[in-house]
Amino acid sequence: MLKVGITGGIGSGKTTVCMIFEVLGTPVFYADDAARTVMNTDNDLVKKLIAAFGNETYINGLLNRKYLAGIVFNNAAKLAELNALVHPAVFRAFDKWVAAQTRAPYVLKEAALLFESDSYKLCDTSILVTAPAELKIARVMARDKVSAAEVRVRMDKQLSDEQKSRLAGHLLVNDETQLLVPQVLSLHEEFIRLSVAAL
Ligand SMILES: CC(C)(COP(=O)(O)OP(=O)(O)OC[C@H]1O[C@@H](n2cnc3c(N)ncnc32)[C@H](O)[C@@H]1O)[C@@H](O)C(=O)NCCC(=O)NCCS
Ligand SMILES: Nc1ncnc2c1ncn2[C@@H]1O[C@H](COP(=O)(O)OP(=O)(O)OP(=O)(O)O)[C@@H](O)[C@H]1O
Repeated sequence: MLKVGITGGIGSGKTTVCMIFEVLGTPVFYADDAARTVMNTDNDLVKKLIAAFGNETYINGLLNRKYLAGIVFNNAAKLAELNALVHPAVFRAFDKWVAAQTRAPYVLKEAALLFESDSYKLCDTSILVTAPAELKIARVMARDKVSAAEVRVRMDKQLSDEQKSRLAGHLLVNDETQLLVPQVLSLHEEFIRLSVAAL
């Protein structure tokens, strides 16, 4: 089973691109969603998060996202501590998910931190979705109703497109000057070719 990582900075359009791959029948694992799930259901992880960040981390048994974001996106050490707790649980969830994907020629792992968390090393190749920083900021401001400063705080916690492009196997330009579908179709064909060659 060919495993393809897909990443890009906040607002680059990873989720949008993955929706096109899903129309083509490709199973997609969304790491952000998996992180949300394990942080609300993995009891061992819940205990560790409360021990690390305090009882306010959960309200009525649900993750207090705003509270946790306020801590970790303003403190590198706290962000590293959160990642060290959450990422292994997301890796385990991905392994379990992949084992259940028996029919697809390849699968996608959508992860904002594919390179930062080193999980690209567990994939056969990767796609980096790129867009100019200002466009990414404008997109997230419109989508999440947040300020440019709030987007930049998160953007600054991620590797730059330039750093990621050195590690990525494929680039997908999502700057609204190039159509997405032709780029996705070309990658889709490439991954099917790679998976058939591996038979
Ligand atoms: C801190 C949390 C609770 C804030 O939740 P919130 O709903 O405000 O943001 P959300 O999860 O939707 O993230 C929005 C964007 O922030 C960025 N982001 C999220 N986590 C991180 C991180 N650990 N480091 C850098 N950027 C991050 C991503 O671009 C993400 O798409 C949440 O981001 C979280 O649990 N992060 C740790 C888990 C993680 O690393 N998730 C990414 C898996 S690849
Ligand atoms: N090519 C495009 N044209 C117009 N809008 C776009 C395009 N690509 C993405 N968007 C919009 O920009 C916003 C961010 O896109 P998306 O959510 O796919 O990015 P993301 O990389 O998954 O972001 P995050 O890291 O925050 O999850 C969304 O509202 C999406 O609809």
